[in-house]
Amino acid sequence: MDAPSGPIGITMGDAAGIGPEIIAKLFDGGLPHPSVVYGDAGILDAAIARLGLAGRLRVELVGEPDAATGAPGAVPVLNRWQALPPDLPPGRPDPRAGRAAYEFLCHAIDDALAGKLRAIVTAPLNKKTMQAGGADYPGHTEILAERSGTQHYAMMLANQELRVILVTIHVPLRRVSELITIDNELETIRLAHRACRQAGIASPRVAVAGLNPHAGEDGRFGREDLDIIAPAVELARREGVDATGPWPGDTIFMRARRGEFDIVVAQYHDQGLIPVKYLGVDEGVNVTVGLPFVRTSVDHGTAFDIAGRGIADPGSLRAAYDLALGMTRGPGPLA
Ligand SMILES: NC(=O)c1ccc[n+]([C@@H]2O[C@H](COP(=O)([O-])OP(=O)(O)OC[C@H]3O[C@@H](n4cnc5c(N)ncnc54)[C@H](O)[C@@H]3O)[C@@H](O)[C@H]2O)c1
Ligand SMILES: N[C@H](C(=O)O)[C@H](O)COP(=O)(O)O
Repeated sequence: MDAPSGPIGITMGDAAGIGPEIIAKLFDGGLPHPSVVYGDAGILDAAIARLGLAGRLRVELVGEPDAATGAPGAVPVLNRWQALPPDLPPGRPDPRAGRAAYEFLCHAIDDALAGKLRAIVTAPLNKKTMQAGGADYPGHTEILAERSGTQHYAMMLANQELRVILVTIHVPLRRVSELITIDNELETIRLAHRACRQAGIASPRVAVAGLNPHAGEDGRFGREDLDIIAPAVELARREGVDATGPWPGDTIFMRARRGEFDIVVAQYHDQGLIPVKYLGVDEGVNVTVGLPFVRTSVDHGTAFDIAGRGIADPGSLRAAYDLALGMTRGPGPLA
């Protein structure tokens, strides 16, 4: 498959969060590829002014992604949703911003599916304000999967030291056990293998974390590790995937960080994301594996506590942007 063409689509996320600020800083840092913001022009303009970047950056409204040419200083903005009040206060939850974040994402997905975008890079949305705005989804990942008709997908977080993929994502902890099935395990192991191959690793070493303390200690602390995870690992091995586990969850990330494994399959959100975020949210990237296009994201949230203060670190957004470019450089993102 040919590498996808078009600009990189960057979604603004929640306009009251740090999204507008880190996007302005991203453009100010200079981008190596034409890029277009799916977001609100007035909000972005206000963020640029607050940062004192108005002399260097100018917002330009575009009707289609291919109008983004990559001209220096230009920040192309595409918005098919209603304009937000330009004086929307940063840091204050607002359902209008939550709804807009959902709409920006949907428009970017539609354009990516139509082959108009090289990849999507998302700034953070706030799940509570998005839901208050009437879009009842747990997060980007589920919207991306549903709107693109993707059945098998997973959330992967990666930084320079660790790559982690989740079997269960945005669900209450009490539901995790019932979602740990052989099918879900096996599919996530396959996606882990595929993501590593896509990252250029010829023979990925996939470590699977256990669910229970010490991977169940031979069934003494729970049976999921023995009855579900181990058989799924065995099935994956029969398919030729170098999968091992279940390994005790408290030490497997340390081992992967030392280089023993290329990716860790984590059983639930915080098991997998704490080790990555503990290393710092400045370089972590969230990737949705399994979509028909590349989507990367920051690994942090809307940070309402610092929105509008000019101190938000754009590092994760830049890392997400660079990874999206890298993932779409070769012969198609989905091999
Ligand atoms: N990619 C996404 O869309 C995404 C990712 C994570 C969380 N969220 C959502 O964001 C909302 C807020 O989440 P939270 O409060 O748990 O986490 P958060 O990441 O927004 O904030 C946690 C802490 O990290 C700081 N922080 C975050 N990003 C920063 C940056 N770029 N520079 C400097 N400091 C930064 C914040 O100020 C805060 O102290 C929730 O609705 C959550 O679901 C969205
Ligand atoms: N679980 C992600 C994290 O904590 O970084 C975050 O909620 C973003 O998820 P989406 O990409 O699905 O919005």
